Amino acid sequence: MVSYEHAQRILSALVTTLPAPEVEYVPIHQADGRVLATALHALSPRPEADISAMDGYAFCCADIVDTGQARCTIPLQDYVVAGDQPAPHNKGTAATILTGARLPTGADCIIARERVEVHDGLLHLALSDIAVGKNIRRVGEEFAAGSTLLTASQKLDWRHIALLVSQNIKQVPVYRPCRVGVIASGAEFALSAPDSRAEINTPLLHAMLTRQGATVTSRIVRSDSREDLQAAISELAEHSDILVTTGGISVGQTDNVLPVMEQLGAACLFRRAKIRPGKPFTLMRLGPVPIFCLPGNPGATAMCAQVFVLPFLRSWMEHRPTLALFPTIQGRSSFSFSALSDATGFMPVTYAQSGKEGVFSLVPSQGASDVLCFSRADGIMQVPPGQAIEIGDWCSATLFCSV
Ligand SMILES: Nc1nc2c(c(=O)[nH]1)N[C@H]1C(S)=C(S)[C@@H](COP(=O)(O)OP(=O)(O)OC[C@H]3O[C@@H](n4cnc5c(N)ncnc54)[C@H](O)[C@@H]3O)O[C@H]1N2
Ligand code: MOO
Repeated sequence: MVSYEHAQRILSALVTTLPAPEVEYVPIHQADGRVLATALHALSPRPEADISAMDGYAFCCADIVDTGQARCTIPLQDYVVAGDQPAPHNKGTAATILTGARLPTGADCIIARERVEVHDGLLHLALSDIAVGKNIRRVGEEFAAGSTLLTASQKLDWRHIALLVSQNIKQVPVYRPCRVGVIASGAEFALSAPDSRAEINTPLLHAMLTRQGATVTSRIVRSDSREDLQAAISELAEHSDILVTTGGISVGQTDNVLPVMEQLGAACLFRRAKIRPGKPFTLMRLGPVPIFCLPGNPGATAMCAQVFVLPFLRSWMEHRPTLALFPTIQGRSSFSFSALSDATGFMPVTYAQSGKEGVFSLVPSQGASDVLCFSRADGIMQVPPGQAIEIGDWCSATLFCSV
């Protein structure tokens, strides 16, 4: 039986032994949620030229003759819109220019339309409004050609897609998704069972793991037959990078996962963890395939998947050298709680802002077989063995939205 930290170390070491995910190219509009396999650099500066930031009039400050008057006039000549390749600035004149248009070479100031008057083809403006560089987005001021846009292992979303599209990048190199095989076992899921039950864990894991970017194949072994379980494990292990089983890992007469794994020649990396819920969680390896043997109670399945499977999956999918834990958030506890002396406690909690501080609260019904609690929770609070939390204490939790 291993501590939570020891289990993490074993998983961290295990992830380094796995082959790197293969690289494939996908069109940019299919890149949301995929993990970038190489760094990408800017092909051109942004803005790509000096660009107008306003609808207005472009001219060259040096063309304006100071007559000692507060206002001056310039004849209007050209007209430039975004998408034009304008002719060079015509000395002594101003060009009407729209936002986003390329600045004519030689012009160095743009004055906003609402700050001037135009009569009979002449622009009337205040001398005090004139300044070199005004209302111009200079070439490369956002980033220069060759700048690093994104680094490898970045999980892509709309923010990164916008950046890449701005560079006309149409295809991106990404890691292939992790293939996860999920097997739930139990006689109670057969419709023909005298006391048939809903099978919760495969839909739960399917939703959780696909959201993380994996492709999931599920099997439900609707009996406690060792042969059926062995067939399902052998079949999925062939086509999966990671296997997750649920149920049948405790010490009941029909808890077949461990004997079947041993029969198949799987190595046991640890048997049971000092955590609540989820104590029976066992880690195995069949050839190159890590197998997470999760307890069947749906609450324990969900907790172990959040705490162990997701960080492991993330490490593999983002090709990181250690277990990639999710960020935690600090807040005050609105309840008291004592973890067992020999087990790390994990609790679903809500998180709400109260003034300048975040506050964690308990959700109803915290049992290992319970699922209501997760539907009410915002994240998972972790409490080290033997630690007592009092009302008002600072605590930390991982929010589901950051996972
Ligand atoms: N004598 C002992 N009994 C138990 C121990 C122990 O240490 N000694 N550990 C308990 C703990 S902790 C847990 S957690 C459970 C886990 O047992 P299993 O992994 O063997 O799970 P099962 O017995 O197959 O099922 C337990 C429970 O969960 C329900 N279940 C299972 N799979 C699903 C599913 N896919 N969808 C919905 N519900 C599921 C199942 O119907 C049972 O009610 O063992 C304790 N016992
Ligand atoms: O550890 Mo079990 O998951 O508490 O009921």
